[in-house]
Amino acid sequence: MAVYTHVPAEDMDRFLARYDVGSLVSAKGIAEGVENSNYLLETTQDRFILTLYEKRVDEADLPFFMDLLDHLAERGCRVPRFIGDRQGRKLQQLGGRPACLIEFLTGVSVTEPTAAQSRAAGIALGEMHRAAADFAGRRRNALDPAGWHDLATRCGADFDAIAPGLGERVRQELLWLDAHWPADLPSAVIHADLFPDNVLMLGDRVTGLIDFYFSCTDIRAYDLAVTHGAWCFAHDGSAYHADRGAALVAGYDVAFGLSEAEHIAFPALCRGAALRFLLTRAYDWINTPPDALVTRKDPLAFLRRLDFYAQATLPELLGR
Ligand SMILES: Nc1ncnc2c1ncn2[C@@H]1O[C@H](COP(=O)(O)OP(=O)(O)O)[C@@H](O)[C@H]1O
Ligand SMILES: N[C@@H](CCOP(=O)(O)O)C(=O)O
Repeated sequence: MAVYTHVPAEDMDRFLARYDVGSLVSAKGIAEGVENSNYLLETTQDRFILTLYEKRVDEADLPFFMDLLDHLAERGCRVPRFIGDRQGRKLQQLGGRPACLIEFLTGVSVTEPTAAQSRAAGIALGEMHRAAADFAGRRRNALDPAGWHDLATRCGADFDAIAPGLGERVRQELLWLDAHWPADLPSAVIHADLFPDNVLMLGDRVTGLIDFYFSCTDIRAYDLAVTHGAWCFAHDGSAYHADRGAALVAGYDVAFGLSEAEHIAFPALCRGAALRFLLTRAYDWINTPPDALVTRKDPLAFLRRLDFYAQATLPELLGR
């Protein structure tokens, strides 16, 4: 579920009246997603997404996301722009929360990607990196190696309630990553969460990249590593699909490509990406009450990915 803040129809009507987008025909809460409240609005003119920002998105970061999406859309990427009201204001207040009206993109997210869909995702990621190359905005990644240490400390003894020995495994992995995390790779604005549920598709065609709320400035090839972990495994992390890995990287190579140094660092980047999602999921697992309306995501699905990456060869990961 992802409607934390309920907005009465009258308030939505008043909200939409500030814009030149027609009047409200229907409003439906969107179940998918975990961070914000999202509604699909239909007006007499078009469809829109209404997002109310809950605790995890900092209002101060919204101008960065707005500028980034404008920049990418101007360069031909299929990303949803924020819509301005008649005064040009994109950020509003609704239901006591910061709120934005956002372009609706068609498509659906796949749950078990094929190799062809993984290739399309790799191309879309490479095109996004190409388009972002001259974007001047910057945003620090709070979930960088220092952030992983901080999260691990906050999970503390509770790791072992998720799985016996998990705390020690995390500590060992942090030590390994501290020693092997690449220092000199090119940094750029990255999506940082390009899971299949953040890619809209029709068949094998990407129709939209959404949910840029983790986007930040960090190692560019790390974005491909995050995407690799998200697209190339069985959902629970129990099996690696080498065909998807090869297709994803081949797609990325078509649109952008990895340097020799990025190739060499790729296994470490994949380990870091797997640990990052293990840690945020473990933190949420520990801190979300079992009766909360949001479904907790399984941290162990990323422990299995981590175990795979810790012993995988470079050709297995890249398909060559
Ligand atoms: N611009 C958009 N166009 C079409 N559907 C969207 C758009 N933005 C969000 N959605 C839908 O809303 C769902 C939740 O959005 P998302 O940004 O992933 O939420 P959260 O940030 O809460 O995780 C998506 O899975 C998708 O179905
Ligand atoms: N992709 C992350 C969770 C973030 O959720 P999103 O709905 O904002 O993409 C994970 O799978 O752990």
